[in-house]
Amino acid sequence: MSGAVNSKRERRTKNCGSDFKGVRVRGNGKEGIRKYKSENVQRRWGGEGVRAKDSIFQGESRKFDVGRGEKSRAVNLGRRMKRATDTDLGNKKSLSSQSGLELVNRKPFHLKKEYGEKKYTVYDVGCSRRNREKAEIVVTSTSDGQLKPKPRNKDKNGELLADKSRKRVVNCKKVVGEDSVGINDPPKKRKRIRINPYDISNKRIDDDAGDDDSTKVKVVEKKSEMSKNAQFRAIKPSPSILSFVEDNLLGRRRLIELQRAGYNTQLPASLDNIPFSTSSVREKIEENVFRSKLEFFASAKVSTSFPHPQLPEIAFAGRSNVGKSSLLNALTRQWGVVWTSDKPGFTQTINFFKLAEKLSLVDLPGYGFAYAKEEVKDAWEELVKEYVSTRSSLRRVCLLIDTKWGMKPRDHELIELMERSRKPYQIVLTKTDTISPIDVARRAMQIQENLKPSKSLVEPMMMVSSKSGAGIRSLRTVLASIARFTKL
Ligand SMILES: Nc1nc2c(ncn2[C@@H]2O[C@H](COP(=O)(O)OP(=O)(O)OP(=O)(O)O)[C@@H](O)[C@H]2O)c(=O)[nH]1
Ligand SMILES: [Mg+2]
Repeated sequence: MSGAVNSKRERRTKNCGSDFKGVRVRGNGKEGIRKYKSENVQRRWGGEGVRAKDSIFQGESRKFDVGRGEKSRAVNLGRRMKRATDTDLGNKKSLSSQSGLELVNRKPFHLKKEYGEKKYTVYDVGCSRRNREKAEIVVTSTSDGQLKPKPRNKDKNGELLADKSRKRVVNCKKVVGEDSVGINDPPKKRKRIRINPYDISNKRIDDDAGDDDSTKVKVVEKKSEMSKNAQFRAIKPSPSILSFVEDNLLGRRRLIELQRAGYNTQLPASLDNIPFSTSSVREKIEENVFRSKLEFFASAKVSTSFPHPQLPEIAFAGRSNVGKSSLLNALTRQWGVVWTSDKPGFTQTINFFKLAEKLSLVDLPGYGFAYAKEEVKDAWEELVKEYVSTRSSLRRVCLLIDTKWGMKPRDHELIELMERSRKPYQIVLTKTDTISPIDVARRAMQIQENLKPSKSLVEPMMMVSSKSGAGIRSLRTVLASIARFTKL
């Protein structure tokens, strides 16, 4: 048995000869590997861990020569290194979990194309940062004769077809009419296609490429039913929605774009900073109400614990995790007053907050998917329905819809309830920063088309992002009017 292993090792050492000199740095061929394994790796796996004294990495630098750069050889090299030195260049995760070593400065393993030296620094993660052991593994390609010319195409008589410049020979199998590519023609340049992020035409990229009927294979089958995604992509937003999205910098934006527009991207909800001084009456009202301190004053799990209606109330309803609590923080610029979480179902009671005895903001529990038992979720939903339909001081319900996902059946249920109980509600699209501007416009268009105009629906539809601050000012201005003009 042991003989077999030895012969295997012998064979491995022999094979490694030209392209794997790492082992030979430590010892002489076969003995090197054996000594190496028994000294370090086996002891390490014996449970002692890597220590300065017996570590396999004692600050030394090892060189590994890779043959003509075939990828498979590079992968094999990584595997062998894992076996021999307990590192795995191919997989960072397994490297740290199995060997307790961390691979730093890992670069893509493109040995096929690049013939040069690549350095990998490997740290022992078992000890403190200062005492970390470090070893450098240098992977180099062979320096001599690695770029041998590839065997070129030959014709039936064995004569070379390629020209002397050693340019790539185009192997032309298809001969289509007169436009066929000649054997000696230079290779065709691939056409670069630019994708326009504002393109709303829902066209395939290759739709207009090559109108020549002889070469083009026509797609005969047409799907009768479009997928939901395709339907969404087919929506053409109206110019007014598009310009609203652009003016308010809604949608996912690059930082440079925001900086150019004069916003300080270092601040939270940067688009809610006012780069220019504003002085309209509306904005002054908004400043006064929403600059007041946001104070929590009541919480209700059952309808009997609702506080006495004193102030005009604005409630924030919607599916779990849609961003209701975050919107309260963003509107008042008081981060952390209302608790938020990325776990759906975080807010489990109706929470009442007041703003300077002028306005009450109500954070409702969400409906739909949440990390809670079905009966608990049903109880929240009943509570929300009861609050919405019976609360006398409720002046507006902001129905929050995640822009990415759109409206769901539960949202329609709540709308029906609000229609029945004649409670004014306004649609607010949230998390607009998560999708592209054109998709924000599409979603707004889709919802606008689906909603029937009614007395209870308050226009316009708002679009916000608590994260970027886009649209928050407009919403604040709209909601501030409730505080100003409502009397109980
Ligand atoms: N990208 C982005 N994330 C947001 C935005 N608003 C909220 N979030 C995130 O969405 C997650 C849920 O936010 P919450 O405000 O707790 O949502 P909620 O609707 O109150 O959720 P429940 O209390 O579970 O009903 C959090 O991780 C927030 O950070 C937004 O405008 N943009
Ligand atoms: Mg919440």
